[in-house]
Amino acid sequence: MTERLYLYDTTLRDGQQTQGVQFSASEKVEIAKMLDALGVDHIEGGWPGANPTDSDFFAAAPETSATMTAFGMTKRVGRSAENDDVLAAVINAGTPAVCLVGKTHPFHVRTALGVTLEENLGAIRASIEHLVTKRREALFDCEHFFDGYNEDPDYAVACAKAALDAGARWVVLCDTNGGTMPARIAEVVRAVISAGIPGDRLGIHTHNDTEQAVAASLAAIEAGARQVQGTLNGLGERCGNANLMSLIPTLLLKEPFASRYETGVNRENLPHLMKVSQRLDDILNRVPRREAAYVGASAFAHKAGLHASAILKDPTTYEHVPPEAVGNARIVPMSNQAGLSNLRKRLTDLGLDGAPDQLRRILEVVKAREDAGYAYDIAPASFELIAREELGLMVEAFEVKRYRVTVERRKNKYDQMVTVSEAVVVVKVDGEKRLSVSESMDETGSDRGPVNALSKALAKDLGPLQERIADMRLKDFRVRIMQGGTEAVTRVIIDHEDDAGRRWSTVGVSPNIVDASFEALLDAVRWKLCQPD
Ligand SMILES: CC(=O)SCCNC(=O)CCNC(=O)[C@H](O)C(C)(C)COP(=O)(O)OP(=O)(O)OC[C@H]1O[C@@H](n2cnc3c(N)ncnc32)[C@H](O)[C@@H]1OP(=O)(O)O
Ligand SMILES: CC(=O)C(=O)O
Repeated sequence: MTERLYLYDTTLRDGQQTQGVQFSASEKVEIAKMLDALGVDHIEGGWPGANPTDSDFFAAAPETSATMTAFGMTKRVGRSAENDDVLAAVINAGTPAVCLVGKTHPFHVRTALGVTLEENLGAIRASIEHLVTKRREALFDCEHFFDGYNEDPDYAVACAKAALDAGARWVVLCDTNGGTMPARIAEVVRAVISAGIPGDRLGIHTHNDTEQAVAASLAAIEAGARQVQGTLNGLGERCGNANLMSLIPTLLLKEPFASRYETGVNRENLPHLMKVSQRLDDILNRVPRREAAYVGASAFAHKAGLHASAILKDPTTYEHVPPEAVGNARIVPMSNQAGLSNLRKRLTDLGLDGAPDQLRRILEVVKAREDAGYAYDIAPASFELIAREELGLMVEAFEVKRYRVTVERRKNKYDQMVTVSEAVVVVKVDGEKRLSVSESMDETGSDRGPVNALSKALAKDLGPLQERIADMRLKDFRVRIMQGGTEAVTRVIIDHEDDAGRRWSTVGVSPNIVDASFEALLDAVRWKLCQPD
């Protein structure tokens, strides 16, 4: 017999409190739809009235199966709930549910609000009653509950009970500062339930300031809370909130949760998880975190030779869940940690094979080049080119004769000082030399730098090959200095994508950053030309 556990997403509210994150109203709509398709129970869309974006979002909020929820704060002391303009704006958004945050820590009541403990209790009661009168599902976020409980357990519980008695459907215990240990979270949740707030009315909202938000949420669930709040990719104020991308698969795939609880997200939806996580990063223009649990590109990457060897015999030797369960895939990358098992698996995946001496040679080349600074585990396209070369499968369709890049500071036609990077690349294709020149201006007239200029020049005119590389787009560019001082070597990793949905990474290494970049760019073009149309 399973029990229902409710998932409450606050990506569009607490997630928007992440430094550097500012969703547009249309991005919020897209994210809300994504969350709805995933199967969360509540979507907290933002704080209507607090800023134009949130107000615009609620004015055009999408139809969702999930309960759309507006967020706000309890009424201010000294005015009635009916006459509080901030509360009115929240209610006027017209959502079926409203979540109000209120103080439950005496220190905050005195210091932040400057009111008495009784006045705060009255404000909580009146605000929730007002929501109920307006026929809204009422949720109460008990801000700083765990710290408040440490100072004065009776008062913290009294605040939660005031909301419950006033008609709140959910009373959510918040570890607002994110500093409470999971064992303490469980202890307090149990105490709150013993004090008369049933677990099926209790939610948990944790922050990740000690990197334990997910663990703390799971501890609260084990202790009896039946609603869990979190965000996509763990966005949120400061270090973030509990990461739903880790919480959801853990709840569905791990004991004791999997057999005890049922959530709105089912196992059929779970394989969409990685795409949801990546889409959010795309919207934020962030590079996905490779090492993210379950949904990171490295979550099922088996780099070490011993691991790869066993994985090929039985994947469960080094995998805690099957990667497909969350929409991820197993990778056996090549690197200086690899043995023949890694290599054979990589080649098989690429549809390649070779004689034993060729395989040994590929391993030697990879290890020697990694020693010089290359990193093939994160640049698999460059590895593929090495393999093809050693297997005699590489046909070089063009040759780079020379290239040059200049960076100039000069006045533009509006008499403003601007930086202009210009690149010249000369290639030989089918016996004919072709010279391409490119500047690195984007559509706004800003300089995108010498690597951008080089990339454009290299991909500008490859004669008869041009059509095959026309849909290549440079997506990301990462530079790492490998050693300090005069011995410094630069490693550049470049990611590209194309219209077929392929995304590939290449590497270049040199004491000169431009050379390292050019090598990675060149590999990207060579790899693209190896792909079927
Ligand atoms: C723990 C959390 O993450 S809760 C969510 C926090 N999110 C946000 O703050 C983002 C949205 N906030 C905003 O846009 C603005 O802060 C607004 C529009 C809500 C309020 O703006 P302002 O009126 O300019 O107030 P300001 O932000 O300076 O201060 C907040 C006020 O609310 C009061 N307040 C804080 N919490 C509560 C509460 N639970 N109940 C009633 N009043 C509260 C503060 O005491 C302060 O009042 P004061 O100005 O009299 O000192
Ligand atoms: C409400 C909320 O976001 C918090 O207390 O952390």
